[in-house]
Amino acid sequence: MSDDSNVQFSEREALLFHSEGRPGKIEIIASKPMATQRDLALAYSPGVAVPVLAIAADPATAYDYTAKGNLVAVISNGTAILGLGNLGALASKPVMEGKAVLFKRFADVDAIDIELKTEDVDRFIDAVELMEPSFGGINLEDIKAPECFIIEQTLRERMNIPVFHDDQHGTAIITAAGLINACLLTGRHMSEVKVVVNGAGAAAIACTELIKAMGVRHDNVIMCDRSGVIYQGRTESMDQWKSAHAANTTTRTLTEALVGADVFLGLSAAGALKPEMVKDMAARPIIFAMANPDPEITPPEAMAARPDAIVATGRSDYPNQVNNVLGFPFIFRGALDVRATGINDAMKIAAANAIAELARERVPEEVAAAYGVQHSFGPAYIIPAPFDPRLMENVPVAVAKAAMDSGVATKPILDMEAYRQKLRGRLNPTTSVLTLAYEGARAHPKRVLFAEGEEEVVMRAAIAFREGGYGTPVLVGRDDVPDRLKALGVADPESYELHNSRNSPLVPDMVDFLYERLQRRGYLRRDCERMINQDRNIFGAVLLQMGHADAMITGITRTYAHTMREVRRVIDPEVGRTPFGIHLMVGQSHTVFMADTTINERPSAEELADIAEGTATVARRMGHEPRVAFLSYSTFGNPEGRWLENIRAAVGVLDGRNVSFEYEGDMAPDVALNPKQLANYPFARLSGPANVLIMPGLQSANISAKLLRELGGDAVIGPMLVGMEKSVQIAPMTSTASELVTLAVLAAGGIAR
Ligand SMILES: NC(=O)C1=CN([C@@H]2O[C@H](COP(=O)(O)OP(=O)(O)OC[C@H]3O[C@@H](n4cnc5c(N)ncnc54)[C@H](OP(=O)(O)O)[C@@H]3O)[C@@H](O)[C@H]2O)C=CC1
Ligand SMILES: CC(=O)C(=O)O
Ligand SMILES: [Mg+2]
Repeated sequence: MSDDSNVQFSEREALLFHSEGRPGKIEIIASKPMATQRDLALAYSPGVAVPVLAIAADPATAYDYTAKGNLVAVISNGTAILGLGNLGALASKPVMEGKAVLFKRFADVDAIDIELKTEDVDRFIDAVELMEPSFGGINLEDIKAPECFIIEQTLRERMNIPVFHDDQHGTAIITAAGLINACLLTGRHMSEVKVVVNGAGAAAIACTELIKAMGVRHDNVIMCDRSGVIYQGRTESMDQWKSAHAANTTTRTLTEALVGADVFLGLSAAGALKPEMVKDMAARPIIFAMANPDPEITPPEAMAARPDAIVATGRSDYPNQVNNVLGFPFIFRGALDVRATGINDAMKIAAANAIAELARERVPEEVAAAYGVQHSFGPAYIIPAPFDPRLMENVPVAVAKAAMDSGVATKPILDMEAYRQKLRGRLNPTTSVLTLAYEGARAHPKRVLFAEGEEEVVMRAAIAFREGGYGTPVLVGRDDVPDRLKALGVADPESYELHNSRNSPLVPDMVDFLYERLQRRGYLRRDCERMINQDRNIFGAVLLQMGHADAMITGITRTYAHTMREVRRVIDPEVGRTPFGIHLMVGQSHTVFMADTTINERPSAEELADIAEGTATVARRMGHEPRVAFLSYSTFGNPEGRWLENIRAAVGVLDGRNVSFEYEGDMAPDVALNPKQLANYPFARLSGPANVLIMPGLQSANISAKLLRELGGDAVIGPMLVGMEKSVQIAPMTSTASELVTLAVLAAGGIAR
């Protein structure tokens, strides 16, 4: 966006993100096979009549026979879209779709957006109430105050499933968690803090109510709206909800109210808090500027005015993100899992405490590595990051327990430890690792060389890489690249580092380097000059070798094998390693690593063992305990065949190496992946389905990877090139800009090595 700090993406990129491929952010996928006539007959008429009758006889069975129990509606009328105001139901759709995907991404809750075109409270209430049979819960969103209070209250009374206006209570829960910790750090007690709340809408009123319930004194809170301080006796633009928080004060403006205040809670609009206003706040002020998408004050502005402040915003690109995304996925997860009839105060307080406690615990290794040292409990880390994998365990467990203790759980959980384990299994660690890899790249930015810098998709990737703050792109291309970057919306294209072999002053040294390397392999100096001048992969790889970049991305313009041949002229495998390629199949809850999908045509037993070890290392880096299967058409030698020797011998090689992961083979893919099939071989040394598949040869491996990429349901990442002395990645020719950015981030961060 176009604020003056921490720019992460352009408006064009935000629009492209939403329009590319299938427009929008969600699609619906069948959870049962729909391949045959028989499947259809079971899924629809006549088979579907059987669960219909079962549900008619016992409504509770709807949770067994339909998606209801894991389905949440995200409902808005668009009257308070983020901090953008009343832009109508249709314009709120991207936000509601976004919320739906966050439900899925963070807590495996299926969610669907529903936009209702009405500002009439009664019509809105009636419409939502009628939807009760469809959903396990209702998340109301971006509905302005005071209508939202009436809507939520009435629906809670009328409906028997959780109804939760997230801008009110989700925000209040996260704010409370942040405030608990900010008070701890500054040695304050809730009963003493003086708070100024800016905004008197859905979020502000709910936050104020919750912090008052937690001990902040009514007399210590001053609330402001567009007309200034809400004081006792004020008549202008008041309603019963504002009146309840009217202060006994002579102050009339936000500036006056802030004199001596300990805490500012902004839930109003961008830019509402000026630097001069925070100057008179108390020592070590706590400033939560939570308006979205742009806060009341940016952290750099606030810190410049008050270097002793603890500052939080609703945004992910600054420290301390106080955003309701930390709460709603996990709160609903817990509520759905005990089939709660509502989300009550006990559940909200349990969630706030669970989130606050998490920030005080030791930060997990992977989160710390990604963010750097400042991410231990302190002024720049009062609240956990939204993708902290522990949220998915701790918050639903706390919410479920509170629901059970307060008597609103209709399906209590008997074994909480088993529930915790199950929660862990619902999310794929790869997605956290990928997110962390991106954060890690931002914390430790590297120089990544894009060898095909004239290609539009590559330029778009380079722009995204730089604007995302993941590192410095180094482009190889002709002199017209800046003009073309400009055409893609870059304001300062000259600031991109560009190397053109036609006029680069580095060329003589590069030729020397290449000639030194290749002279005893039959190349003349003239050959080296020609390669440097004409071949961008060789030019790029020499730049990489000479230390002008930390990693290199190529592959868009030539086939993999051709590109690899060029790269290998300049870059060797790491001593003692076999280079190979890995494809990752990433599903909602699992990842399967497949290797070698790109290089070794008929690997020897030693090479297969090397590939297994290398892939197991990458799997571990990505959060998975490796279970390796050496794949074949045979299982433990049956049927016999000519090609089995290497595969069977590879198992023996690993036996001799004393490795620390599980491996087994030869086995067919269905035995490796399907627990029922695996159970036919009780002696097999795999404790569960394999997640690392070592392919017997390039034919089957490359075909399988490409089939999965073209036909598979899961996201496919890769190939990742592993085992080279420098970090080089050869992307598929069909890569999108975001796939290239992912490869660049993995290459720069050392995950793909
Ligand atoms: N970080 C987070 O997780 C969340 C952030 N928010 C943010 O909070 C803000 C409010 O959202 P919500 O409560 O749903 O919206 P509402 O429309 O219900 O409330 C908006 C409130 O802000 C007040 N306001 C607007 N501009 C100013 C201003 N310049 N100075 C003082 N008060 C102002 C309005 O005053 P008046 O009553 O006079 O019209 C109103 O009381 C939004 O920016 C939203 O993005 C909301 C939810 C979660
Ligand atoms: C985050 C959110 O819900 C809002 O800004 O409205
Ligand atoms: Mg909202």
